Amino acid sequence: MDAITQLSWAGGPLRGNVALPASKSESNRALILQALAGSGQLGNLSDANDTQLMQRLLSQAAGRQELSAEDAGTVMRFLTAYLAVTGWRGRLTGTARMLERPIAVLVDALRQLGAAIEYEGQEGYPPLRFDGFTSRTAAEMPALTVRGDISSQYISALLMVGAALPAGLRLQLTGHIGSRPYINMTLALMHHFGAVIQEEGPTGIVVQPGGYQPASYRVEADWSAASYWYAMLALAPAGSELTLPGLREHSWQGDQAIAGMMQDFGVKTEFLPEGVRLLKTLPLSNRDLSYDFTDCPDLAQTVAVVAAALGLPITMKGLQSLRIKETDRIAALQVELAKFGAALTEGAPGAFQVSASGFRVSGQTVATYHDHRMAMAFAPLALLGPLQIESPAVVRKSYPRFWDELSAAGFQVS
Ligand SMILES: O=C(O)C1=C[C@@H](OP(=O)(O)O)[C@@H](O)[C@H](O)C1
Ligand SMILES: C=C(OP(=O)(O)O)C(=O)O
Repeated sequence: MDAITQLSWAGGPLRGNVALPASKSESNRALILQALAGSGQLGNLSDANDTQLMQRLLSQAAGRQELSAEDAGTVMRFLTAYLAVTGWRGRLTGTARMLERPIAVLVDALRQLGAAIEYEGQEGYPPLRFDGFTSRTAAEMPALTVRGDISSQYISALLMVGAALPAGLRLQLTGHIGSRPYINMTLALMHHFGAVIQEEGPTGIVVQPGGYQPASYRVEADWSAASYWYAMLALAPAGSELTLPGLREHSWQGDQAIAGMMQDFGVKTEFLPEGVRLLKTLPLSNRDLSYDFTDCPDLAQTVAVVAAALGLPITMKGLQSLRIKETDRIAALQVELAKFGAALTEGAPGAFQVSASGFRVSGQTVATYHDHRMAMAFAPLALLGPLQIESPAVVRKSYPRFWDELSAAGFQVS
């Protein structure tokens, strides 16, 4: 695909059936657990590059001394723990951006468990050099205190390998825990693969030793990917309606929170046996809308763009982790929203306001900063006017067929 995609909408209601990718978060956990269990039957694995990459690296690791996690946070963090406890020797690196995403909390914890890991470049950041594993506490359960306020991926990574350690693992989480639903998803999948876990209050987790049993699991469709279709319905004309197969009412994905948030923006969710139906209704008005993204950071860009486009002033909290994702997502949103006449500004510390006066879509070009979610969060604006998206291929990280699905839904994509 070209370096720029032109997007437009001919008018009329948006209707149809949309194919979503499978959840990359569930897929990448299931792949690690399957590798630790020795076998298993996984259905509906994601076609996202993050998942295809995880699958490839797990199968290649034994014979290689150099692996790249590219730009995939879950691959970098989950594989670091997996490679460490399986005694791998070699180098794990990633894209230029991955070398700016911190990993010290995880490396410190793995070192305490007996992993020999060194930083090759900047202290606290990939690339990492692995040199085997010598369990320090074979008889007594190791107990680690781990910060929960930087990335939940460190905690998920430790929990998953915890059950494979000779004496299990006890974690005490500190700080204001972010992305908690992702930790719960990890625990749910570990349980599904036979792990025995006890939660001790909101911050203590004990993983018993004993490893995993082979299990089959069918991955749910991806709620984060669904968020872009919610955004489209919020901006689409009256009479619009979409069906998204493969989403479950009882989901392990915290990004299901999009259903509640988008109700405020005029999108009603109906759960069907085969997925969800989204119906266009009227957005709320005259209300101080405030949303906390601590538990669902990947929804922040979607919601910021829709609120700005609808001219609904909102407050956004819990955005701290956005600074260390595929790009600094707060800075990226500020620059790109400004192109449309909207602003994202920090009022009180940690509370950002979205405001828009005279929001207009008129052929602007959106830069995407190597971030799939910048491309997908701004694409729904095509319902309001023509626009262009730079480096559209970024979507391959989580939703490779995104542009094809837009095209099938009636957008002009060229
Ligand atoms: O565990 C996971 O699958 C993820 C956890 C979240 O990251 P943080 O825990 O770093 O917020 C999320 O942003 C990411 O897309 C996927
Ligand atoms: C933050 C994301 O992914 P990761 O941290 O796994 O790279 C994302 O998909 O939005």
